Amino acid sequence: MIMVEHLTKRYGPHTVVDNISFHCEPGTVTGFLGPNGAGKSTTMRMICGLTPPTDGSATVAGRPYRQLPNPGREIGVLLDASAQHSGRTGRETLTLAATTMGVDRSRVAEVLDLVGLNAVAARRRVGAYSLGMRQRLGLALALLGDPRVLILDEPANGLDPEGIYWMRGLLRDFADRGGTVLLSSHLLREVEAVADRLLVVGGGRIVAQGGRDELLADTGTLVRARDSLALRLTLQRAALDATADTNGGFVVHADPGVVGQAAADAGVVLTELRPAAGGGLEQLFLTLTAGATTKEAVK
Ligand SMILES: Nc1ncnc2c1ncn2[C@@H]1O[C@H](COP(=O)(O)OP(=O)(O)OP(=O)(O)O)[C@@H](O)[C@H]1O
Repeated sequence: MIMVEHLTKRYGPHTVVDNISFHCEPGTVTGFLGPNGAGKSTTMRMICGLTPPTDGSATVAGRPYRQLPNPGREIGVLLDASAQHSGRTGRETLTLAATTMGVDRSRVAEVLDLVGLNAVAARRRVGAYSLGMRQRLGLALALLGDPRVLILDEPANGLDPEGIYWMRGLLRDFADRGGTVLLSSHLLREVEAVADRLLVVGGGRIVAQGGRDELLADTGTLVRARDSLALRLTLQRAALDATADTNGGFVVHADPGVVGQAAADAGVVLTELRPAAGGGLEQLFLTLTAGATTKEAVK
């Protein structure tokens, strides 16, 4: 279980994570999405005790990461696959970590097998690994202590399609056995395939969170008009909650019939009126995160 309450990070005058709260429950995979610079890595680093928060708190298994007696046994972390010592072999890297964590050495062979690094790969120095192999090793390290929680920042980076498919199965299986997964990724199709909950951030704030199916089903109505300003005023007058997209349109939290009626009553000519969910997660992502930077214009 991961609990994040009012987590905030400021660097000088810049608030890069702004009062974020969410929970990740056992048995679920939460996909953490947002454009570059939205604050995903900073949030994950704060959960893992690597960056001190300016405000708020994050706990894993009921405690802040730094207060966990043996963190690797509770939470597996993969934040940067390139962070490993390049002069050690894969097996040495894992054996050293097993010793530090007090994990039986037999677990090293188990996790190597689990992540698909064979005996030849395990004997090679990490410096000679491809990015995909580093990701597999990073995942092996995260799984080494048999934790109940995984926090993974872009774990699919560098994996080939077969590797991505394999990782999807591994994470799904981990969650189905009662584990908790928080994973950030730019690969929206992958997130859509594996995550049962979504957490979308933009500009350091949460712009949407909830069940994947519920979020994809309830994305409102996309509406455009020749006169975008007139449409904006119409939506405001009708007290319809709307978010601007990047092309002068709006996503409105109401049925198309309600939006169309409001426009007709005001004599506004529409050029597009449709449910916003048609484009799946990609459309939802673009709509929500574009809105994060422009929604002030609508309010
Ligand atoms: N140590 C730091 N000092 C100052 N600013 C920082 C620091 N670390 C991160 N930032 C800023 O915080 C913001 C959020 O960065 P973060 O890496 O958390 O975003 P992200 O959502 O993970 O992006 P990406 O998808 O590109 O990895 C960025 O504007 C970044 O420049």
